[in-house]
Amino acid sequence: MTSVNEKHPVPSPIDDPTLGLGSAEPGGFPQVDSWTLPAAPEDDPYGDMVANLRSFLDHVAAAKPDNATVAELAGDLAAWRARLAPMSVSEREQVFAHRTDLPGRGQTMSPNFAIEGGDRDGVWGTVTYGRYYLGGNGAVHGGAIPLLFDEVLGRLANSAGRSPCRTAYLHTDFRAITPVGRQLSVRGWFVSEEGRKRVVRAELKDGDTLCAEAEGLFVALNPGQP
Ligand SMILES: CCCCCCCCCCCC(=O)SCCNC(=O)CCNC(=O)[C@H](O)C(C)(C)COP(=O)(O)OP(=O)(O)OC[C@H]1O[C@@H](n2cnc3c(N)ncnc32)[C@H](O)[C@@H]1OP(=O)(O)O
Repeated sequence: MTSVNEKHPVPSPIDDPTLGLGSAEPGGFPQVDSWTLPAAPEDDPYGDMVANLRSFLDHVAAAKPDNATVAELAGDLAAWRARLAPMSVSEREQVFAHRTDLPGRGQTMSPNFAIEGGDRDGVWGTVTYGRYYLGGNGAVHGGAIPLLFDEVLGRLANSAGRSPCRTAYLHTDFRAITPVGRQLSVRGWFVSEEGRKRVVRAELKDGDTLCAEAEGLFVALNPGQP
C-alpha cells in the first residue's frame, strides 16, 4: 500500500521491507546498568541530528507554511527517506533509542528526558515538551505524559544490574495542566521490589505545581519471554 501522493508515494510500514526488525530477541531491550552515564562525545553528529529532528517536529507543528514550502519539504523528506532506506538494520543494531548517553536516549518518540542524577532507588531530571506535544490550549497532550513516565520508570526499573522487565500497568493521574515550552522537573523512585514485581512511582512538576503523577508495575521477564 502507498499513500495517495503521486509525486512522493510513501510505502506503508507494513509493506516496506526496509523496516523489518530482524530476529526477535528474547529478554527484550539491552539493559541500562547505571545512571552514571558516559559523557556524549564532543563531536557527535547523531546527537546533533536527533536534537535537530526534535526541533524540526516542533517547527512543523508550529508553522502555517504556504503550499510551495510544503511541497518542497515533502520532496526533501522523500529524498531523505530514499537515502536512509538501504541503511536499515536489525533492532539490536539500530542507534535510535539506544544512545543512553544522550538526553531522551537519542530518539524523538518520547519526550526529551534529560537525566540530572540517579541511583539504585531513584532518578531525577528535567523535560521540556515542545510544540510537537501540544494537546490544546497550551497544555501537553494527555497521551504524551504516560509516555514520559513509561520512559523514566522503565529505565529506572531496568537499571542497576536488574534483569529486563516490562510495564504491566502504568496508572497516571493528571493533577494540573502540563504546560508546553517550560522546563519541568521529573522524579521517579522505587516503592517496592518483590520477586518479579517492581513497583515504582513518578511525578512531573512545574515549579511547585504537581502536573501529573504515576505508579507503574514492572514485571521481570522469565527466560524466553519477548
Ligand atoms: C538501551 C535500552 C534502554 C532501555 C530503556 C527502556 C525504557 C522504556 C521501557 C519501556 C517498557 C515498556 O513499555 S514494555 C512495553 C509495554 N508492556 C508490555 O508490552 C507488556 C505486555 N505484558 C506482558 O508481556 C506480560 O503481561 C507481563 C510480562 C507483564 C507479565 O506476564 P507473565 O510473565 O505471564 O506474569 P504474570 O504471572 O501474569 O504476572 C506476574 C505477577 O505480576 C502480577 N501482574 C501482572 N500484570 C499485572 C497487572 N496488570 N496488574 C497487577 N498485577 C499484575 C501478577 O498478578 C503476578 O503476581 P503474583 O501472582 O506473582 O503476585
